[in-house]
Parts: sequence; structure tokens; C-alpha cells
Amino acid sequence: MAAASSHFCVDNKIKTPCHELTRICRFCHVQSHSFNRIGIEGIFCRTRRAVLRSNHSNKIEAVFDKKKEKEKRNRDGEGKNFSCIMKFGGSSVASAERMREIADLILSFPEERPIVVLSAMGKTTNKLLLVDLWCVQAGEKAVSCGVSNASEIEELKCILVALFPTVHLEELEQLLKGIAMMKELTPRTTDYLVSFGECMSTRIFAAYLNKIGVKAHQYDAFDIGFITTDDFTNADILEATYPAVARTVHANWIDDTAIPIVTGFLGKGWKTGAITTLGRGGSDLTATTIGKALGLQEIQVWKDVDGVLTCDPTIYPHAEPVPYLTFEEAAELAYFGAQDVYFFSMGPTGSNRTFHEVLHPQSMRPAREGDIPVRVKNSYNPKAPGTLISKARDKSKAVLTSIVLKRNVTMLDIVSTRMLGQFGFLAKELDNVVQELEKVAIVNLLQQRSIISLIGNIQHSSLILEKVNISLIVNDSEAEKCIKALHQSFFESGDLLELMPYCRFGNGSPSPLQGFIAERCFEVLSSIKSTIWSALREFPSASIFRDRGCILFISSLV
Ligand SMILES: Nc1ncnc2c1ncn2[C@@H]1O[C@H](COP(=O)(O)OP(=O)(O)O)[C@@H](O)[C@H]1O
Ligand SMILES: N[C@@H](CC(=O)OP(=O)(O)O)C(=O)O
Repeated sequence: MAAASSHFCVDNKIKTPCHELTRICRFCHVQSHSFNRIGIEGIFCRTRRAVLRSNHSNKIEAVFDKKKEKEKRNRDGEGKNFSCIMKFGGSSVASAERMREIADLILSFPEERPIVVLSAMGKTTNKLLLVDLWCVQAGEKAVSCGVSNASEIEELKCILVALFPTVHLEELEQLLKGIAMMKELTPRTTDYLVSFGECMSTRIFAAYLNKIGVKAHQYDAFDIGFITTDDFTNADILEATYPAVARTVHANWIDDTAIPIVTGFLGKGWKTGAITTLGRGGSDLTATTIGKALGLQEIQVWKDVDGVLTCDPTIYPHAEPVPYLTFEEAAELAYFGAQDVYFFSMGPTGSNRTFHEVLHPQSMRPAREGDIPVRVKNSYNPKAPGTLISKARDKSKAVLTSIVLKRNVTMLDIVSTRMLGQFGFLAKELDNVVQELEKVAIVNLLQQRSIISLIGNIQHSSLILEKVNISLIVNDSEAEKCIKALHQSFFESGDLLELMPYCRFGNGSPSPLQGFIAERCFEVLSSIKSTIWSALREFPSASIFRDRGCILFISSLV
């Protein structure tokens, strides 16, 4: 308690608005033991009140009283509004023990009226899917095992044992028999199959809450208004979802004091009416979609790490939590960090590691559109402050926020050739391309620009050559001026010599030369007040360019 209250005092310094105070305060105290809901409220109230009285002014007291009022309203079932989403990923609800801890965690915020979103327990989705690392899993086994053996599929038994043996899984067994009969697993069936993971975890969790005397109600996302495209295994949420979800909640949930427990990751295809999934890690998107639909105060995504980290901790364990991110940074990080999970789990030819993205690539879009802060927290270490993702952050605190790795990228390189016609053919065609693209993205066609490329091969030693390829997009009208300034800087003033010390390789790691050259380009061109519309490097570190106030080349990620 002492540590938690000092976190509250030190971090807030009464500079933040009232709602901010209550928000940070939420994370100060977390009890790890089971408790009676009403009892723990009493403890919390007394403790917080004492701390606040002794440390702060009447202003805080007022905030606190407001919060108490809200707690009372919620307790009495009069609260008309939900306050936040609490989303827990598979690792957070991997076992019965973890579920108990998550229940305690949720109840340790009695001032909240949350909507809870759950993923499937642990690795359930992988177990239900085609393949997981080297072993063929339930779905694929069913394709070849024969109908009479479908009930004996190990993963089915394993799911039964890992979850509650009492859970009725007849439907899943029937489905596996159906797959065995058809000897085929289509994307549509795959989505139906993996939906069992979320459907089961939410039912189990709601049942557990009810068992311990906390009213909870389970909902399947496809029944509460999640309408998607019919792109099975990777469906997009349609706009109609927002009003549909809001309608369901206002019509049925508001006056029900039960905590809603909603399946993450799932939707309903608008044409087929079949169950769809939102792509791996899609429960984050479920959470932000509900947050936007209801205009909630905050979306919490609880993971197994202390927030968004400076890089993937499975790649480099010394990765540090990033305290603040903007929606754009988080979207970019999610997008560039997104992995093709299936590819990397494809058996003997693939890697024997699974890769995990920290946020679903699309998940920031609803949060940004609804301007709803997203807090990434660690369900294993709730006292850690986590990461707050919001509209703006203090950029003077950190220029670079994180390094992400995207594997298995396919690059589309369009080169105008003589075969396509005379010069200008592609430019004319672009109008049609833009029309098509505008259906799915905001497209800015920037004309009358020039591309300046700095290309080289720098020899560091007799063995190592480093290719340099930096392209800057500037205004046509300023291009000659830019070439002159860059030439003076790189070839006439000895700047390159100055950069050479940075070219030395240490322990075989790559040279940061490209970064230094890019930086110098920006310095030079900003000194002559030229606009750089975009910058490209072979391995783009978009954050550097973005934080220098330049337009990011891929600017329509969210
Ligand atoms: N930059 C990053 N910051 C934090 N975690 C990352 C990052 N890149 C990859 N990861 C991985 O993403 C995982 C996200 O946590 P997890 O609890 O598995 O989320 P969820 O279950 O909600 O999908 C981490 O365990 C970590 O291995
Ligand atoms: N269970 C799904 C959906 C999901 O969001 O999972 P998690 O939150 O554990 O990444 C998956 O594994 O992709």
C-alpha cells in the first residue's frame, strides 16, 4: 500500500485534471488475494482517503468524493455508464489460477464499471488452428483422422482437461467430426473452429465470477453487433458495428448490474452471417471498437509485459517500457511489428519460434477516432505504470520510442517501363489507382515533386561493403537548390569525413551510417528551408523522420 500511494503522489503532483488523477489512481492498489467485493471497497476508501488527506489539497478531496459517489452509484446499480474496457489476452487467462487472479484484479477497481473482453485461454487458438510450431493440430488432424477417431484428437482432450472438464464441448467434437468427414478445412470453418476458444474462456470466466458472488453475464461479440466483412480469418470491422454495439449495450446492459464478459476476436460476416475472426491478436481490436462505440473513458489492454516496450523482449530482454505513445506511434509500431503468425509456425521449414505482436495492427484506429486513451498494463505486475497511448505526448522526453521488426514482408516495386508506353503513362494511370485506393485509405497524391537519391557503396574493410540508399522527396521547384546544398555538404565541406568514425563496425553489428547521412540531409535541407515530403531508406526507421516533423511515407496506417 505504501509504495502504491507514493506512486500516486509522486506521479500526479496535482498538475493533471481530475479525471487523470482518478485514472492513475486506479493502478496504485492491486490486491493479489481473493476478497469480498464490498469489503475491499471499504479498505480502499479508507486507505486512499487517509493518504490523500495527508498529502494534498481540498481539490483532490473533491475528486475523491466524486469517485466515491460513482462507486456508490455503481454498487447500487444506478450507474448509467460503463467507465472502461478491460481486455485480457490469452496469456493473462491461461489457466484456472490466472482466471482467479484476473477476477481479483478486476474487482480491485471497485470504482470502475468495466466491460471485460477476453481472448482464448493461453494457446487455445493455436491448438484449435491448423498448425502450431512443428505439430499438426486439431483442425488439420481432423482432416485426415477419420470420423470415428475425431473424439480422440489429443488437442480436443487437452482443451477439455486444461479447461473445466464440465464444459460441454459436444459442438466442438461435432465440428471436428464434420471436418474429418469433409476432409477439408476452409477459412470459414477455421473461424468457426477457433471461435470456440473465446466462446469457452468467456463462459468459464463469467461462470467463475457468478460462483464467487459477483454478477457477470457472458456475451458473444457476433451477437452484440460486431459486423464484419466476410474475409474469414482476417475480417475487417464494418462501420455499422459502432451503432449496433451501442444499441445493444444501451438497450440491454445499462440497467443490468452484471459485469459483461465479451468474446474478443470474433464477429459476424455481413453477407454470410457466419462467424468471422479479426486476425491474430484481434481481441485488442474488439476492445477498442467497444470503447469507441460507447465513448468510454479508457481502454485497458492487460498483457504479460510491463506495457509497450522499446523492442520485442523475446528478441532483446533488456527492452524497457515506453511510458507514453501517441496513437500514431502505437499504430505504426503495431503495423510495422505485425507478424505473419501462420508463416512462422509452418513446420520443419519454418522457424521453431513463434512471434507475437504487442498490439493488433488495426487496434489503434477506433481508439484514435474516438480519442479514447489506451493503457497497456501487465496483468502479472499490475503495479507497473504501463504505457499510456493517447492523442499527444511530450515529444521532448523521447525522440525514438521503439524498434520494431516485421518479418516476411512482400515489397511492391512499380517501375515504369517502355512496354507500358511513353513517359508519363504511369502518371496518367495513377489517377485510376488513386480512385481505387481512396476506397480504403486517405490518399494524398503529391504532384510536382522530385526524388533526390543518395546512393553509394562504402567500403569499411576488405570484406564489408555497406550500401547507402537514401531517397528524399522534395518540391520540384526547390530540387536544384537542394542538390547544390547537399553536394556542398557531402562532397565539398568534408562532412563525409566527419561521418566516417560512425561507420566503424563493432562486433559485426551494422553501421549507423545511413542514419547519420539521413540526419545530415535533414539538417542541410532544413537550413535552406526546403520541405522534405518523404524520406526512404532501405530499412526505414519511420520514427526518426516523423519526429523531425516530416511526413511519413506510409501515412495511412490508422
Ligand atoms: N514492443 C513490444 N513491447 C511489448 N511486447 C512485445 C513487443 N513486441 C513484441 N512483444 C510481445 O508481445 C507480447 C504481448 O503480450 P501478450 O500478453 O502475449 O498479449 P496478448 O495476449 O494480449 O496478445 C509480449 O509477451 C511480447 O513477447
Ligand atoms: N485468441 C486469438 C485472439 C487474441 O486476441 O489473442 P491474444 O489477445 O492472446 O493475442 C489469437 O490467439 O490470436
